[in-house]
Amino acid sequence: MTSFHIDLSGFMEVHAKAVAEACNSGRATLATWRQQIDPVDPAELLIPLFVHTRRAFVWISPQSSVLAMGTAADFSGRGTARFAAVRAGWEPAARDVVEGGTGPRGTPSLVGGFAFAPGDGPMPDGLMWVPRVLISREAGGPTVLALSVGVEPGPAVPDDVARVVNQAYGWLTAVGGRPCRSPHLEGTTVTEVPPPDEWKALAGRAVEQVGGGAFGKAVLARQLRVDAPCSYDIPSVVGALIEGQPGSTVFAVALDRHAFVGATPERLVGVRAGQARSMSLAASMPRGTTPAEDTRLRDALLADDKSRREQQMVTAMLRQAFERVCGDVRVPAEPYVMDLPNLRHLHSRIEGRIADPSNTGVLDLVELLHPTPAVGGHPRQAALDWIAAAEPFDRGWYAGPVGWMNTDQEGDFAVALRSAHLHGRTATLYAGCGIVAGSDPEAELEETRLKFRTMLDALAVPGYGPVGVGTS
Ligand SMILES: C=C(O[C@@H]1C=C(C(=O)O)C=C[C@H]1O)C(=O)O
Repeated sequence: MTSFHIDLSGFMEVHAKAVAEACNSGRATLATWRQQIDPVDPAELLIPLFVHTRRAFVWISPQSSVLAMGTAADFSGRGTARFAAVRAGWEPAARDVVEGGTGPRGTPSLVGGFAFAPGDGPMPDGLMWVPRVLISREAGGPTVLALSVGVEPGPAVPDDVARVVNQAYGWLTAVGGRPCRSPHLEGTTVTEVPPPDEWKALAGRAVEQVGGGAFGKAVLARQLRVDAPCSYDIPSVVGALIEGQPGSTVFAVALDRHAFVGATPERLVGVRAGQARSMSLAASMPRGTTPAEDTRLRDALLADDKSRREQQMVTAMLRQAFERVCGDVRVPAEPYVMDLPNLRHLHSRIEGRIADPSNTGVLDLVELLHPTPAVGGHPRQAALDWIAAAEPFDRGWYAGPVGWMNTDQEGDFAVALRSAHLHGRTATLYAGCGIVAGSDPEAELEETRLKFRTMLDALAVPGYGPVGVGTS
């Protein structure tokens, strides 16, 4: 248990100021109280987080961790305008936040994400929110507790502050252990959507489209529907991702009875102090079973012409997009290999200095970059049109942007890969592959199997492949 004391009367003063502001302006206003607390292991926050709330957010990346409970204000958007709508709500709200406390400013305030494309799935097209209780830490910085209450113009709700403070105590005093891994559940079934032969035929058609000049690259995804005999325990699944995927960004978004979870290696964009950072990630290769084989496969990936072309398309698009809003854009001449526990990719870091930081926030970059050719294709619209017609399902939040922001419009977003939508006893997993000239459908299918392992391991589904399909 961490020891801390929340200054209730200090927070009540901040709240009273927000009530006055809301009455004067006639607008809903947020009151936020920030203070530093002792460091706490994010994995130990998971069990009480999901017990205490139906709205939860988890983000654990190499650069920052953000765990959050409840909502004080929602900012949502629909359709293709989903990014603009969230920005139009959050920008004025962020300017008006009445802040107090001893914690540093500029720490994460807003969390959430966006669907890959507008759709009619159970998750909204775009939803970011200011949590009631938020615990964050950026690399090398302090652990900060932020408490927020939304104030509507009109009569104040005086016990709201006390309730948020109680929620924070309830959460932090229940910290005491990491979740156990779920055991494998007998009777779990795995269904492939579409069936492998149909998916390979689609991949073959994508190769033909590339040959005919319709597009240079399209990312074709498929689904695994995993049905278990009892409901999934979200803390166990998230805990297993943290343990099994070091170096990736583990995320979870829980909205009522739906949760979207994953461990992605791909950063979409981060913005801090006028610097924007992104990553071109593409092309895949397995890990070897011996050190010699592992080195051979690593060298083979770096030397593979098709892989280099595939990644180069992503790098070129990111560079162009960065050059529209940034000066001093830097991209290394050669890609690197990113090693993950179950597979590896080519990647290049892309960095730039934002030319006009007062008018370009992280959400502008998210909108500009999404979807990159790592998850969509190139040229973008031709590839997206083909994907929408070919894939027999809605991608939901898979391959969409998930992340956090602060009141200065800075933040960090990942591309939500290696992910699953959890609803009761069903987990719907997604994985895709970039199809370019020379892609072999059989090899691409195998690649999706490697990508599915991230979530299947966390869900304790062993041996997926010819043996695991059907029943496992
Ligand atoms: C689309 C996915 O991954 C993306 C596609 C890759 C590829 O085509 O090789 C590699 C990494 C990611 O950029 C996924 O994991 O579902």
